[in-house]
Amino acid sequence: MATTYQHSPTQIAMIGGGSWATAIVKMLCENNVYVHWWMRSQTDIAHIIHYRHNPSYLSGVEINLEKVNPTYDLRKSIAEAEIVVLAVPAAFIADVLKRLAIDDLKNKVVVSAIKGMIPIENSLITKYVMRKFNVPASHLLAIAGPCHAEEVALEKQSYLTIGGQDIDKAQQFANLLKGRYIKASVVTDIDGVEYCAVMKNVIALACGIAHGLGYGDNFHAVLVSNAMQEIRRFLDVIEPHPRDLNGSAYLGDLLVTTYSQFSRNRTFGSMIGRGYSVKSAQLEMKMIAEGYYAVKIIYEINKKYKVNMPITKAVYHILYEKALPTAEFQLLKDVLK
Ligand SMILES: NC(=O)C1=CN([C@@H]2O[C@H](COP(=O)(O)OP(=O)(O)OC[C@H]3O[C@@H](n4cnc5c(N)ncnc54)[C@H](OP(=O)(O)O)[C@@H]3O)[C@@H](O)[C@H]2O)C=CC1
Ligand SMILES: O=C(CO)COP(=O)(O)O
Repeated sequence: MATTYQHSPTQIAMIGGGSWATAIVKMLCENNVYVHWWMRSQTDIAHIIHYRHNPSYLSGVEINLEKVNPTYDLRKSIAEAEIVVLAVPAAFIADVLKRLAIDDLKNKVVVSAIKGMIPIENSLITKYVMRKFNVPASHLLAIAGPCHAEEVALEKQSYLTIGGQDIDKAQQFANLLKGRYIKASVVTDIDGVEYCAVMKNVIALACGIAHGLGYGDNFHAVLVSNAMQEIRRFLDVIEPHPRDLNGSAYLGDLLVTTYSQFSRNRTFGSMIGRGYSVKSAQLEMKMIAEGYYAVKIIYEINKKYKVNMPITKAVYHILYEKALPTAEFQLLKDVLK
C-alpha cells in the first residue's frame, strides 16, 4: 500500500552513485522525501530507470522510482533540492563540485556523507564547501557513525550520528534517516566526527595490514586501543571540543571499520599485508578505500603539529614510501602498550 503523507516531501539531491549513496537513498526513501539522484555513469542511470536497481553497488536494493529521479544533470538535481548530500569519495568530490557556481549552493543545507578529506588542500569536506561556496556553518552537516552500506541493504539495526553546529538542522536531517532499523542521533562536534571518520579508516588499514601479516586478535585489540589514544591526542590538538570519544560516532566507527568483513579499508590493508602492491590492491578492490588518501593528508597535517602518531606514521611509510610492512610492524610492536 502506498504511504500517504500530510506534508509535501523534502527535496534532496544525492550526489554520488556508490554503495553509501545507494544505502542513504534507501533510508531516505523510507521517509517522506523525494531524491534527485546524480551519478556520473549514464549506463547505471539507464539501468536504474529500467530495472529499479543500481547495477554496480548494492544491487539487491530496490529503488523506489516514485520517490527517486536518477539523473545526469548535476545542477538541476541541486536546483530542485533543499538539502544536498555529498557521497562521492573525497579524492573526486572537488572535481564534481567544480561544475557548480557559488549560487548553486545558496540557501541549501549541505550534508557530507564522505569519510575522507580533500587532497592537496588537506581539508575536511564541510570546511571545503564552506570556503569554496560560502555555505555558512549553520547549513553544514556530516553523517557519522558505525554503519556499513551492506548492512543497511540487509536492513540490519544500525546507528547514525549527524554532526552539525545547528542542532535543529541536524535533528531535522536525522529524522529523515530514522526508520525501522535506523536510529539517528545528533552532536554539535561536526569537525570532530569528520576527523574521527577519516582517522578510523587509517587505523582500519593498519589492522588489515596486521591481519595480512598474520597477527592475531590479541594484537588487533592492542592496536585499536592504542589507536584510540592516537586519535584522542590528534583531536585534542587540532580540534579541541568537549566530546565523549567513547560514543558510537567515534569509538563505534573505529570498531566496526577495524573488525567488519565489509570494511574496504581493512580489506585493502589486509591485501597490503599479504604482499600486494598498492596498485594491485586498488585494482582488485574495485571500491574505494578512503584511508589510502587520508593517511597522506593526516601525515602532512601532522608535520606542523608533531603529535605522536606511530600507527599513522607506519601506514604512511608502507603505502607511500614502500617500507616493508614486516619491518614497520616490528617497530610498531615496540611502541604499543
Ligand atoms: N560504503 C560504506 O559502507 C560507507 C561509505 N562511506 C563513505 O562514503 C563515501 C563514498 O564511498 P562508497 O559509496 O562506499 O564508494 P564505493 O566504492 O561504493 O563507490 C565509489 C563511487 O565513487 C565513484 N567514483 C570512482 N572514481 C571516481 C572519479 N574519478 N570521479 C568521480 N566519481 C568516481 C564511483 O563511480 P563509478 O561507479 O561510476 O565508477 C562510485 O559512485 C566515502 O567517503 C566513504 O568513506 C561512509 C560510510 C559508510
Ligand atoms: O565508514 C564505514 C563504516 O562506518 C565504511 O568503512 P569502509 O570504507 O572501510 O568500508
